[in-house]
Amino acid sequence: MKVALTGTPGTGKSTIAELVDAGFKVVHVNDLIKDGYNLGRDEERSCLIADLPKLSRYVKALKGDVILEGHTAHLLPVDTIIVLRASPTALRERLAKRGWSEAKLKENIEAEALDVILVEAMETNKKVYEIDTTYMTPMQARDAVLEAIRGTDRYRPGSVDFSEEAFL
Ligand SMILES: Nc1ncnc2c1ncn2[C@@H]1O[C@H](COP(=O)(O)OP(=O)(O)O)[C@@H](O)[C@H]1O
Repeated sequence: MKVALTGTPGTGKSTIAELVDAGFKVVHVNDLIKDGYNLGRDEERSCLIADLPKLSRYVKALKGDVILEGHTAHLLPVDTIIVLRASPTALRERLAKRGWSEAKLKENIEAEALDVILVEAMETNKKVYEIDTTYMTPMQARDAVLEAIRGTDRYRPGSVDFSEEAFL
C-alpha cells in the first residue's frame, strides 16, 4: 500500500511520518526533489520545481508498504491520500521557527486557510482523509494517521474549515 502524507508545510508531515512505523517505509519526497528529481529552481518562490513524471516512475517501482511524506506527495501514484491540517494560527507558530520571510509565511498560511492541498487531493479522485492536527500532540496525530490508513469514516474530508480565521 502506498500512502501520501501531504499538507501545507508545518502541518507535521515529517514529524508524524517518523512516528508511524507499523511496517511502513518512509520516503521523504523533498529529499528526492533535492536529490535530482527536480526541473530546476523557481526563483520567484525560491524553491525547487518537482519533476513529477520522474518521481512517479520512482514511486511506481517501490514495493511494499510505503508512506510518501511531502507537500507534493498527493500528486504521485499512491493508493490513499492523508491531508494533514493545522489552523492558520497554529501554523504561524510552528513555522515561525523556520526563519522564513514574512511573504513566504503568508503564502503558506493563506494556502492552508484556502484548503489548497485538500482541493488538489480531492481532484485526484483517490481515497482522501483529512486530519486536523491543531489540538493534537504528534503521537495523537500519529494514531489518527494509522486509523485513516486502516480505513475510517472519522477523517472524511470536509470537516475542517479555517476560512473564518483571521490569518493575515
Ligand atoms: N500534532 C502535531 N503533529 C505534528 N507536529 C506537531 C504537532 N503539534 C506541533 N507540532 C510541531 O510542528 C512542527 C511540524 O514540523 P514538520 O513535521 O517538519 O512539518 P512538515 O513536515 O509538515 O513541514 C514540528 O516542530 C512539530 O513538533
